[in-house]
Amino acid sequence: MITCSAPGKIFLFGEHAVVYGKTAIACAIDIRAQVSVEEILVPAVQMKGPGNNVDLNPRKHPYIYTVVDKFRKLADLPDDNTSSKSGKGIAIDIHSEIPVGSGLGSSAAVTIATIKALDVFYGTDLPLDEIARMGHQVELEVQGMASPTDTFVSTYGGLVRIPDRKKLDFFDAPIVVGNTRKFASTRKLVSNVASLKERHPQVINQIMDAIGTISEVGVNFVCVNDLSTVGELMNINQGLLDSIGVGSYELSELVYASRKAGALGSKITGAGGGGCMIALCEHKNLSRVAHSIKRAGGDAFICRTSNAGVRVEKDK
Ligand SMILES: Nc1ncnc2c1ncn2[C@@H]1O[C@H](COP(=O)(O)OP(=O)(O)O)[C@@H](O)[C@H]1O
Ligand SMILES: C[C@@](O)(CCOP(=O)(O)O)CC(=O)O
Ligand SMILES: [Mg+2]
Repeated sequence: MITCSAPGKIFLFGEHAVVYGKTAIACAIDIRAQVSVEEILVPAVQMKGPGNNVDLNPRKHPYIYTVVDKFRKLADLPDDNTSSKSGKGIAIDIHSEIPVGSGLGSSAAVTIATIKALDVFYGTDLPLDEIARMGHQVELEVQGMASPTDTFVSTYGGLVRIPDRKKLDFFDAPIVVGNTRKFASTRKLVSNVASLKERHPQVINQIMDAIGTISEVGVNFVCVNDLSTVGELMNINQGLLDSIGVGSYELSELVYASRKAGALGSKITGAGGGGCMIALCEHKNLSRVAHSIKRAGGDAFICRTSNAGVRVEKDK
């Protein structure tokens, strides 16, 4: 069995605007998705999840099945359910710590971990930039629109600037994640923003430019660890995310509760509409901020930024 894992991520600045080529700064975090692949005798691709209840419905696993299709083509296999030349199949087992549909990049982490696991399984030996490129292609095909951010961060780990795909010096920041527990699909939110932009191009284009500028200015303060200025810019970014319709009542409650408890800055991470917000804190404030988020009705956990990208956990 081959097992690979890949990390989730947070956006310090720039989600949504990055879909239109503006600058964004994102960082991997220490929660991961783990994907195992093994050969089975039945000529099929089987999904196993926690509890091993086999689920064969491809529509429930669009990211995984899109990856499997790409490897079928790479390994020159027939266009049926077989996944090896000997006519055998594969079982894919996913265990993820990343809340789904929450802005922490669960889709990218699962996609990248699956690509790496199948890369080892088929012996294709893809370089990291090819893994990231394939992952982005998968998100594009499943979501319709997608920036390379999540898949790039999940591949390489650490702090990353998009669109130039530059890995920056590691940012070790104390962060509390607040989860509204409301599933929000990235595909839907990105498409809502695209419609708003079509209806009001002059207004929304300027907001996208301003979000990109926040990332460009913000990166200088991230690099010198000036957390209070980073926090101030996160708050401005949050206002602009609200203005493009990706906020929600629950997200705002968690954002304001965290600021009241002393967070240096707080904002939505990822697509919004539900899912998670992040609060940048001083170490001494971490648990106070986490409690305030819980009192405001959210789940909260303290997360560490992480330099670890995709990796093989087990290959035997
Ligand atoms: N553990 C998992 N097992 C199978 N699919 C998953 C898993 N985690 C995420 N996904 C896929 O990713 C989708 C959510 O991705 P998305 O809407 O981009 O939100 P996010 O990436 O912010 O969590 C799910 O609907 C599912 O297709
Ligand atoms: C909204 C967006 O900028 C980030 C989406 O992140 P997530 O899937 O919500 O974790 C879309 C993208 O960059 O592809
Ligand atoms: Mg996603």
